Amino acid sequence: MSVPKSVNHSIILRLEIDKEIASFGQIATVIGGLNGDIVAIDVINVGRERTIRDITVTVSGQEHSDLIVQEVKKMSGVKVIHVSDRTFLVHLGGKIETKLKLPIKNRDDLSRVYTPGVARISSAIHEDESLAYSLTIKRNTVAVVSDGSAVLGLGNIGPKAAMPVMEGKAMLFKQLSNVDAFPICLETQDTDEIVQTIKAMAPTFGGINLEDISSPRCFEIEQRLTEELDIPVFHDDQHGTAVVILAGLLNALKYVGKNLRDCKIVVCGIGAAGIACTKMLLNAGAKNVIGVDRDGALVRSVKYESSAWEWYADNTNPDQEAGPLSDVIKEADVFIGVSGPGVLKQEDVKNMAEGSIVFAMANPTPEITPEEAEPYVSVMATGRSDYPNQINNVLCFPGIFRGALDCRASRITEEMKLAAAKAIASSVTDDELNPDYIIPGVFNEKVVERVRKAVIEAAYESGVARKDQQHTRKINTESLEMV
Ligand SMILES: NC(=O)c1ccc[n+]([C@@H]2O[C@H](COP(=O)([O-])OP(=O)(O)OC[C@H]3O[C@@H](n4cnc5c(N)ncnc54)[C@H](O)[C@@H]3O)[C@@H](O)[C@H]2O)c1
Ligand SMILES: O=C(O)C[C@H](O)C(=O)O
Ligand SMILES: [Mg+2]
Repeated sequence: MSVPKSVNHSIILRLEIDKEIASFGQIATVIGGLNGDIVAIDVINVGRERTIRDITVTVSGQEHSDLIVQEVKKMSGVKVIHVSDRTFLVHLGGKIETKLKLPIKNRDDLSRVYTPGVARISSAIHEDESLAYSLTIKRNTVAVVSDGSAVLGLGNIGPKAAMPVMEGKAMLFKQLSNVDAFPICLETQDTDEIVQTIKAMAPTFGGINLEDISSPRCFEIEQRLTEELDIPVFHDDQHGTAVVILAGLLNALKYVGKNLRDCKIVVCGIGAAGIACTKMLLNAGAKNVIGVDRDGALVRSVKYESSAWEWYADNTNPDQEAGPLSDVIKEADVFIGVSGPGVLKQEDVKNMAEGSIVFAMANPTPEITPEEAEPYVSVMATGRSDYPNQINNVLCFPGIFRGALDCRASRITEEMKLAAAKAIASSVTDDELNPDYIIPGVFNEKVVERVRKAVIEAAYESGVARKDQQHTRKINTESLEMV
């Protein structure tokens, strides 16, 4: 398995070079000697005695970056004007903005989009509320809501710090499936307040995507909102993740020639993602799933405070294997990590069964790096964009909401999720399937369309689609036109 150099950390060094004393060649030698990868050079200013250049360097992390800057600073005739991080640069001012669908050029336009014309539209919706779907942004708009309590694997970092992730999700919604999405981060972690707030803002939206809300609160929040709202509510970290894990696992098992029902599967991190993914694996036919959290494997003999863990202990681990991860991982066929960084050791991977599959999905730092696991596993996947086999809920949420919005589903059912998983898995053909390609890439054009179609079909079968089927077919082709 080939592992690309990390692309998420690259810096731009703005350097003033005294031409008499130093040359670009010398600088390149210093950076190259420290394993920095120069990927771009821009000349900013050329003077008689000095030049100013921007040198973009891919580095392996902060320490590597610091070392390169420190060594370049030591060079005589070279002044480091500033160092910028390209990832910070793309976040300046946020990543999304609103855009008008039509210009307001004159008073005539103004009187149509605003007072007095708009009043007739409001009155029409007042008389028939279903018109909100045709005369407002509702039909194509999803709220991406977080309380900042379980942001990636960074933990409870609060609503402001959660915003960049939610903005990123909104970008992906728009680019991949033409869904308009608003990032909304709430200054509360109280279950009742979150439910009330989302209910109060629901009239604006066609769907609610809950994101990075920690367990066990996420279960009650989602359940209450699903019962009380007539639009789909979907906790991405639970169901989006479960759908993509199942898709990837079906293909990985096909590659290693094993059957889901015969596999010993260890799930590490029994939170939002871990519980949902276990439920989906059991529904798909898995028999031997063992859940592990900080205190080791979940077993029936222990009384757990959380009802979700009580359910978990009652419905998994048929052989009641107990102890830490390093014990229960022995002879496991599959490891699914949705916990935190560095939890799985190389020794653990060595102790897995022949033809082992490791999905280390904690973000941004996985349970084990592909570099460490690669020599001992048959299939390795992470949640990140910079390694092969990205098992990330981004393969699910754009298509599943596109489908749900297009048929105006009132909720997202188990059948719709299973249909989405199969659609994602089937986007990799038998000819394409190999250990570096068990799951389609995020930019694979087939994925959103396949998921959307499968989800719509399943929505009609489960009786939750509210739009006339003929009409949905017509709208479907229109909704993706801008993608
Ligand atoms: N790749 C993806 O698409 C994807 C999707 C969802 C979540 N995730 C990742 O999965 C992780 C969990 O997300 P979540 O939303 O379920 O969070 P969560 O807070 O609901 O659950 C995390 C669980 O992991 C457990 N845990 C943490 N550190 C552990 C350790 N060292 N050993 C054992 N258990 C440990 C916690 O006790 C908790 O039960 C995060 O890193 C997140 O980035 C990835
Ligand atoms: O945001 C991601 O990359 C995936 C997932 O939603 C996570 O919380 O890690
Ligand atoms: Mg998330």
